[in-house]
Amino acid sequence: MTMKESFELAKKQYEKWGIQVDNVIETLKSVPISIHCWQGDDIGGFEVNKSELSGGIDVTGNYPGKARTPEELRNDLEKALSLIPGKHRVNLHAIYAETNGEAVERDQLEPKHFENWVNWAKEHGLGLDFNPTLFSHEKAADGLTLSHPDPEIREYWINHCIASRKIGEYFGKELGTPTLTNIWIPDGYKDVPSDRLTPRVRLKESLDRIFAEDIDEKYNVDAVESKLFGIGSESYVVGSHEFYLGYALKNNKLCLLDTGHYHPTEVVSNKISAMLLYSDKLALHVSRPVRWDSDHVVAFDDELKEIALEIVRNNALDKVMIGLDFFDASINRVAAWTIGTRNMIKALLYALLMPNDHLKKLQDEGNFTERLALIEEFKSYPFGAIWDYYCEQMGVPVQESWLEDVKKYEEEVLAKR
Ligand SMILES: C[C@H](O)[C@H](O)[C@@H](O)C(=O)CO
Ligand SMILES: [Mn+2]
Repeated sequence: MTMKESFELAKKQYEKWGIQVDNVIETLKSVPISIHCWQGDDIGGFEVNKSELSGGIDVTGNYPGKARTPEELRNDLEKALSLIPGKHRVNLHAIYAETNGEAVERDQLEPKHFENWVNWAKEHGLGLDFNPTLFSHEKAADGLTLSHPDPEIREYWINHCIASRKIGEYFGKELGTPTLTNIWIPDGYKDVPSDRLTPRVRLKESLDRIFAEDIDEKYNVDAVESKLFGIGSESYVVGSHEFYLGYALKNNKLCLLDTGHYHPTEVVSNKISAMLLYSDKLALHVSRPVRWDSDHVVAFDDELKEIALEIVRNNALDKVMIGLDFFDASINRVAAWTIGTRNMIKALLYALLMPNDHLKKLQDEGNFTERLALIEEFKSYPFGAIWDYYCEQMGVPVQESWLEDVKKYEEEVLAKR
């Protein structure tokens, strides 16, 4: 049977339930995923005076071929993008600035340091997102930045965040699609603090200063990312979920939920509907925590499907900005991007192919037997035939055949680094 025939058969099965597969495919095409550049070089960046990775995060593994220059990183991203269906975005950190060999302090970064990225994004029809980098720096050596007791250190990071928002604005203007500029800070304490409030007061004041700078939301949208713990901040994190939830609601900012930043049995899928009742938009860092915030490559697992289902069922495909955040150096990095991003898109397709209206009705009628039966039966509906057809239509390799491209790229490019 040809792929088209399998698709047509599968389509009939979904159409029995009123699911318009052609419309689903059109919808899927329109959803951009923000692909994080930092999977390609283990969050190294290209600063002239590069510091060791810090901030309580860690990348493990030493698979050969990591990108050493912006050109290599862009080439690797291009390779991954050629294996991923759809038009997407690339998410940068401030440490990916290109300063022509000149050491530029982070509070002095300017749009011109990202010109190459913008030209590249234009060439490939990509949107860009951005993040100030408040780690891997001597001024963050004690794990404190925007909540630091020393006002000079706070000032430095405040200015870095303001500079970053201006870079985001520049991206948005140049590329005709608003940039999401997300602030994540590592601040916290290893041991039980004697004062939880004061660092939070300082963080709030720093954020107020950062956002006082008027930047057009047409071009730059701000997000704040909370965390539960990190290496060295096991007992207390200043920017906790409650801290940023309150801050974002009061100040009209987006909350960014990283799926690795909650208690092990606490799930982001259960937060989406609640949070969307009170704010128009949300942002995600989809990751895969294995026992801790380990940032494993996103797998097509139950929680990923549930996140996608929540986005679809809440009619929120344009309200939830989906970004990825994982970094695995134990496998081919281009493959890591490809696997994780394809899985995110697959999960959205899976969610769009569920009889969501009917399931909702069953719940309201109290028909929980049928609700469970259908959810379970749909797990073995011929979803794969639709996914394969989608990949083919979008001009990217079908099933695992993309691995051949990655192997060839590894042989011809990565292994020679
Ligand atoms: C590099 C990222 O900004 C970082 O992973 C952050 O988003 C995070 O999730 C820290 O745990
Ligand atoms: Mn994150």
